[in-house]
Amino acid sequence: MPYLEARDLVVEYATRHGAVRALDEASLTVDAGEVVGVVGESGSGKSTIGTALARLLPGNARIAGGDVRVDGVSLLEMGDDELRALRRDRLGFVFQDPIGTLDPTARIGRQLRWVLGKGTSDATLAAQLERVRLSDPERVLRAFPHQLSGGMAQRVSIALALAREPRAVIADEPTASLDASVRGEILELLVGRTREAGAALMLMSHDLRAVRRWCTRVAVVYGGRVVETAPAERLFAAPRHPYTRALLEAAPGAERPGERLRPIAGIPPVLRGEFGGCAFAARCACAVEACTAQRPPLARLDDDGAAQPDHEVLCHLATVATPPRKERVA
Ligand SMILES: Nc1ncnc2c1ncn2[C@@H]1O[C@H](COP(=O)(O)OP(=O)(O)OP(=O)(O)O)[C@@H](O)[C@H]1O
Repeated sequence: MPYLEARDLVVEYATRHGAVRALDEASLTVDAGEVVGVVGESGSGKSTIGTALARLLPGNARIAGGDVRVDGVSLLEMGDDELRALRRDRLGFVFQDPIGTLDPTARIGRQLRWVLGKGTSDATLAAQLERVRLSDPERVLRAFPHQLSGGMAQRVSIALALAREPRAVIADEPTASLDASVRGEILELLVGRTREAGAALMLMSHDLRAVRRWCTRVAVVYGGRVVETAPAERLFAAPRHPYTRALLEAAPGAERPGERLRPIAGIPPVLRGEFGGCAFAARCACAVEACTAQRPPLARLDDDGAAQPDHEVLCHLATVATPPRKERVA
């Protein structure tokens, strides 16, 4: 049984311009011990999946269908106390902006005591900071968040997220706001600490290189649906969804000498309600008639006859090894 699960999840945000359907039957699982990367362009629904998995959606959001489960139990049936206990004891969170996430009015030591209990000794608090490789833990315990660099504050956030030994950590772009020079070590620390703690990690990221390096499995999100999932090595070596292929071709580092990156032509959709076809059809160089008319079925792939039950693709052309490309859509 997966530890985290979104099943056919539909989430809509109420806005001044009507409803925005951020998730449109999205399904995703994270098993114990896995590091699952969630990738996709801005607005595809990555953050919404992460927040829905802890029922931390903002007030204008509503779950309009499907289910979210932690350790097999539906969060939709939980009362407020049970939900709070679940978030406190079994889930950890790391967000993009560490200084904004920390309480600006409280010293770090006090914030750690909110998580670990009032009676926690200074030595225990300092040990938590040593585990995230903060070199002068006593000084950091006395500091306010604004006195820390972004990298130090994110180390504190990681310490806070892991302090109660959660079973799963949800990290939404944990390095995006940090100086490029510290991104690598912060990600290494996050993955290392979650592994040491035996927790699962769900990592929402735009950084495909980092996802390739650290994740065991990858889920690709487009238009509020998870359109492809596979073990990381396989997804990068043999992507099957035309969107995944386009995303990999557009990623820095994918270009060959003398060649430019191939940006994905067109813009991602903003869904307003139920959508009958494949959300990528309008931008897809391989689209056929069925793509605009019917929702694609979920295909589990065969590779040279050998079943690949862990490689799933939501595409009408999933079983065509290399669908012919048409002219690129502008
Ligand atoms: N609080 C909100 N109110 C209204 N619409 C929202 C809200 N949060 C997200 N959305 C919309 O829902 C859709 C999915 O957004 P989401 O933030 O989940 O995507 P994302 O893939 O995480 O994007 P990014 O990579 O930019 O963080 C987008 O169309 C976005 O504009």
